[in-house]
Amino acid sequence: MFRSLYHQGFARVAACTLPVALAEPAVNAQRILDAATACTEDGSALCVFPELGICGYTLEDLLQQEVLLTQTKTALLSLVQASTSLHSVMVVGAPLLWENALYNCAVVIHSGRILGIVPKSYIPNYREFYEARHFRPGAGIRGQTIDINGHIVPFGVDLLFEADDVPSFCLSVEICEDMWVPIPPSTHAALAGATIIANLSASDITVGKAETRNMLCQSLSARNIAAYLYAAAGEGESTTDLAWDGQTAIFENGTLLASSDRFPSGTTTVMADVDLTLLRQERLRMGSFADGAYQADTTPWRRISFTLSPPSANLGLRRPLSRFPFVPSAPERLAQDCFEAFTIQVSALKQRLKTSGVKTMVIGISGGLDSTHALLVAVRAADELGWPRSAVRGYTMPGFGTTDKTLASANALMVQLNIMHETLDIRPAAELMLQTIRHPYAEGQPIHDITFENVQAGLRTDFLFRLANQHQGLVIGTGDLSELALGWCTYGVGDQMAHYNVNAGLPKTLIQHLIRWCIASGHFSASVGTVLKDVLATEISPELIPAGENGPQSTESIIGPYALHDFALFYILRYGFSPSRIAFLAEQAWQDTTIGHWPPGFPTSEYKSYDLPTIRHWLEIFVRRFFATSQFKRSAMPNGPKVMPGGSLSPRGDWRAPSDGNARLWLEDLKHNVPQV
Ligand SMILES: Nc1ncnc2c1ncn2[C@@H]1O[C@H](COP(=O)(O)OP(=O)(O)OC[C@H]2O[C@@H]([n+]3cccc(C(=O)O)c3)[C@H](O)[C@@H]2O)[C@@H](O)[C@H]1O
Ligand SMILES: Nc1ncnc2c1ncn2[C@@H]1O[C@H](COP(=O)(O)OP(=O)(O)OP(=O)(O)O)[C@@H](O)[C@H]1O
Ligand SMILES: NC(=O)CC[C@H](N)C(=O)O
Repeated sequence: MFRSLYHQGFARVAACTLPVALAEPAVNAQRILDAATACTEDGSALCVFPELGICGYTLEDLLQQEVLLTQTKTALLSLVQASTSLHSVMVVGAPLLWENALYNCAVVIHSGRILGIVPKSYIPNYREFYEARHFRPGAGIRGQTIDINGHIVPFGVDLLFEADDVPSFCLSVEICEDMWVPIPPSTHAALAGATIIANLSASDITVGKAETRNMLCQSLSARNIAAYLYAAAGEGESTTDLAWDGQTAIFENGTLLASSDRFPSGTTTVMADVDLTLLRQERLRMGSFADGAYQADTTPWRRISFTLSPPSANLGLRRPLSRFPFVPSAPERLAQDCFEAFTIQVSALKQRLKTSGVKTMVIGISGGLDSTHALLVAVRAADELGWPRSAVRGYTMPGFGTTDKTLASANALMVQLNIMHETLDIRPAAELMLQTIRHPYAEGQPIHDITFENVQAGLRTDFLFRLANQHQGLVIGTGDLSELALGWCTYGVGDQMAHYNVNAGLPKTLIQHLIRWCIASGHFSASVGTVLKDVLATEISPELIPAGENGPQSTESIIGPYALHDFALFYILRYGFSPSRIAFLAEQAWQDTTIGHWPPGFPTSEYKSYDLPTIRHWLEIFVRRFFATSQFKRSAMPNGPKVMPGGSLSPRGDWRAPSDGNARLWLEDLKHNVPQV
């Protein structure tokens, strides 16, 4: 069950376009059945077909021919009968008579039963469209039924189709023009609970129109916090005066999950696993979504319940899934994100520098990633404010674990950036403190415990704050979002504290890309770029204890890979996913180095895969640290800007949680819901 996408709160859905045989309902019904069967075999719970797909959209006055309407119903019923063996819901377009008029309808079929029929609300009758000649608008039809050869079926625009065995699977349907109006029916349906919206379309293609359709689908999926499936008619529709491109796409909450080539020949299906848990979480977070529901149309909805019985096998996961949720892998997107992140940091710092009346910035430079990046931000802020570079005061403070390599990088960086720089050896002060508190290290014992580490981190901070007093400056913090998530910093008198922390909103996995972007940005000289490349090549280490036989203290060998921690952080912070679900996603994303994309510039030597036991192990550590032991460090964190949409950990900027919480529920979830092997 763990590896079943349905068990994990996803639903596989499909949008199909296929060649239509004009005015041949039996042929079309068979083609639709074949496509739906293939989708079912692929594990799909829903297949959406084009508008009027059972007979063709471009029939004009043939739509009013008795024989066509009769044969349409017959074909529809044969499809219903044949659907008995399919677990997938089919949504099929058909012209149907109700009372005294014809309606352009979507027929929702499941396992031998028509669940309901939704008429098109808005009938286009402008430019190339003449639908009002044949159809009446369905808008306002609620609470009605329709007789389909003796079967009495719910009929109206007030229908929601809910699977009683797949949480949050709630389908609503609209038809083509319905999405082009200011307030589409799907908006009301989403406010009433629909999470999946199907659009059956027949939209002639003209130059540039495909982008407009994408924009409409994407924005509807974002506004409605829903999945939006679009299936348009293509091959076989009459080209008397128009052409057809068979566009199909699936969007979820503003993101494109899948789309097909346009102008296809033959049956074309796009399939994606929509994340129902994500949609539910996103709606509950954005309270304004629910507020919209209170103000919406109060007319009651009819909720048609059915049992989907989806497959429970391991069907993989078909949706874009990044190894690094904070780092896009498309080069242009990554460059844009880096530009924005850096600009946010610089502009936030400039504002604080302008209003606090200080004259300098004071920063501890270790030769590691975080302080290097914070220094680049500080230098850029100084440049933009017209301050001399000497207003940036960098101090490198070697301690017991500092290596020659990082010390050299720190000095080279400060020299090349032409800032005021100095080396302050903290060892005498650290030894004095260890001696004063009677730490065994002072008596010659090789005890490198937390006290030993924090004495150094604390003294560095102490020096920086006093230097800031002395030079009318602000201490620029360097600790990143991932360290805050893990509580991987020394509290109070330590690197947890600063006057202003420019890095607090930056996940560790993004920082290397930001530094690469800075090298390429033209803001800094080529010689600075050379040092930055050295910094990028250095393993992440706090360097608080002396290097052993195997080299300097390695952060990731102690607390785990930041790649996995940032993966967990993103999904916990942004969507509140359970640890077991995060383990499922992490396995999908990280099980094989050859699957999916790696961000540009990420060294191939660092390509890694993680199996489930490894993921589980580090996730347990993350969960324990995040929920139980580190919130008190975040509750008292200094000011600094939120940078990522994924979230910030400032108790004022975003995440609020008790400092005396515990991790029990999350650990239990991991224990019970993730297999041991
Ligand atoms: N809920 C709570 N509310 C208030 N106070 C609480 C608390 N829980 C513990 N405490 C207190 O806080 C203490 C623990 O916090 P703290 O003093 O910070 O110490 P601690 O978190 O134990 O140690 C800091 C860790 O961060 C690592 N570090 C430090 C500096 C830089 C880097 C880096 O690579 O970036 C890493 C370092 O290697 C060490 O493992 C406890 O001993 C206790 O006194
Ligand atoms: N040798 C040092 N000299 C000056 N400042 C230091 C030194 N070591 C640590 N610091 C300060 O303490 C902060 C935390 O140290 P830490 O080693 O975690 O960070 P880092 O080296 O900048 O980056 P990373 O966490 O990626 O190694 C640094 O960012 C820096 O401001
Ligand atoms: N069939 C329709 O409702 C088509 C109308 C819609 N405005 C389009 O051009 O796609």
